[in-house]
Amino acid sequence: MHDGLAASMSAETVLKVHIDEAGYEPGKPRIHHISFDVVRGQLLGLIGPNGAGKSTTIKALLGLLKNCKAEVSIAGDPPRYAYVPEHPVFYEDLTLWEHLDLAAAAFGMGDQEFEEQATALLRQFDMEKVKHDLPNGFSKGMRQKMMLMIGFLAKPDVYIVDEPFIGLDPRATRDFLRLLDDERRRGAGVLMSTHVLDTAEKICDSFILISGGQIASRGSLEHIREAAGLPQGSLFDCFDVLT
Ligand SMILES: Nc1ncnc2c1ncn2[C@@H]1O[C@H](COP(=O)(O)OP(=O)(O)OP(=O)(O)O)[C@@H](O)[C@H]1O
Repeated sequence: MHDGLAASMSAETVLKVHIDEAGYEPGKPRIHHISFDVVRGQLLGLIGPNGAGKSTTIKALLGLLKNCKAEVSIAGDPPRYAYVPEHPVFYEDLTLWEHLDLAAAAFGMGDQEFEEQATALLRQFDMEKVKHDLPNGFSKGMRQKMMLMIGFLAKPDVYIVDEPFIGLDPRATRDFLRLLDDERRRGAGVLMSTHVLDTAEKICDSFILISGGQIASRGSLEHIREAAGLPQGSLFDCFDVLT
């Protein structure tokens, strides 16, 4: 993480990103000039076709790419964010409960706070029965739920969520969106990359539309509709026109 932008952050801004360029090999940038802010309570949708540069944007802002010219600021002292990856990452030898415990230790949570929060999350995600099981035996959706629980445990100022919906059943999607709403009301900001445009249209308050590694359009649904020349268009229709 870089903090060169910190001085220009308002109290309401929880994430400030300015990427000049980023890629996987020297001299071959895959994304260019991608800048945006996320403010408290906001859910910013990062959308775009396959290969547009959404995951690269997320990797760049997380500081995971070597070939990257970017400045990123995250609110908080120390800055605290939760990153929920698109593909679940886990330790084969640790149970679900042990994963949560490990994350809590990394966040510096006390034992009682951890027990309370972890127990509530297991209930909310309907995962109490498998809390002492190894994730190897979990379904895709259960693994995704484990990643989301680890993210929610931190109660950070910023959530960075890469395609959360694939694999979640309708009830898990509803439970996830409810928790996300609670967190936004608490003052957290969310950057969420997704292909599930009908859901994104309902829940995001603004959008960054990436195409060919650059921002093709940005703003509220009204702005995106205006840019696409489709005053009543769905996000899907606008996406089609603008990409
Ligand atoms: N590990 C990698 N090494 C080299 N090039 C990569 C790598 N990952 C992605 N790319 C390239 O970077 C560009 C942007 O890919 P990226 O994964 O950011 O797209 P995306 O918008 O997240 O796509 P999707 O919706 O398919 O997940 C593509 O041209 C892709 O081929």
